[in-house]
Amino acid sequence: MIARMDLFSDHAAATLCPIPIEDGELSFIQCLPLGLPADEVMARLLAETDWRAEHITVWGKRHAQPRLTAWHGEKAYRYSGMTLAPLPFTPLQLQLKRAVEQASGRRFNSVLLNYYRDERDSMGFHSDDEAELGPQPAIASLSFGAPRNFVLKHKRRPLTVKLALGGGSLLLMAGTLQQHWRHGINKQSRPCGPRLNLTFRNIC
Ligand SMILES: O=C(O)CCC(=O)C(=O)O
Ligand SMILES: [Fe+2]
Repeated sequence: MIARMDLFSDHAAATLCPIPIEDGELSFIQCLPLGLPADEVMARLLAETDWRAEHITVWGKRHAQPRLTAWHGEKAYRYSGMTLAPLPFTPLQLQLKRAVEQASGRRFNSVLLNYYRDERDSMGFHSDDEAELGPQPAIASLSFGAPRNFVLKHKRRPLTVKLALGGGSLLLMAGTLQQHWRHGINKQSRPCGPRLNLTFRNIC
């Protein structure tokens, strides 16, 4: 009986709740069941990942990205003038991918890992709208560690949405969201610890 109740509550916890937003789809789970504690996942991802300081070219100038990254999965990924060759999924990434696929009902073949070392690391505003993601991509964003504000800005209207993404949370972006909105993570003045974010994607 207890086992059945546990199963039921796990299922309830794994239901994505829609976040009302114009011109796109967003849904969220505060704490995605992963089969192991989120802080253990974070420690293993930090230790097991070959973190890279990638450079990007903006208006012809090379800049180091203000965070560390890694790209795993089945396909190469091209963005901001660079091509990321994939490393194979690790067993832990496959376990996380299964949990994310079960909760979202979507399939993914790639993951971009971002490591924000402290409050000075950030991600500039962008849309994940590369052609190889398809016309209305589903992108599943799994966070670990220090909560950071994920900010969405509408491309044509004065609309801003701010979500605090805490450790263990899953945010699904879908529908026309990438067409109409940009998103990013600002640097912040308040000191904070490290954060990891994994965006699961399907590269066509
Ligand atoms: O760190 C985040 O929450 C955002 C990551 C993101 O937007 C991306 O990987 O494209
Ligand atoms: Fe993104």
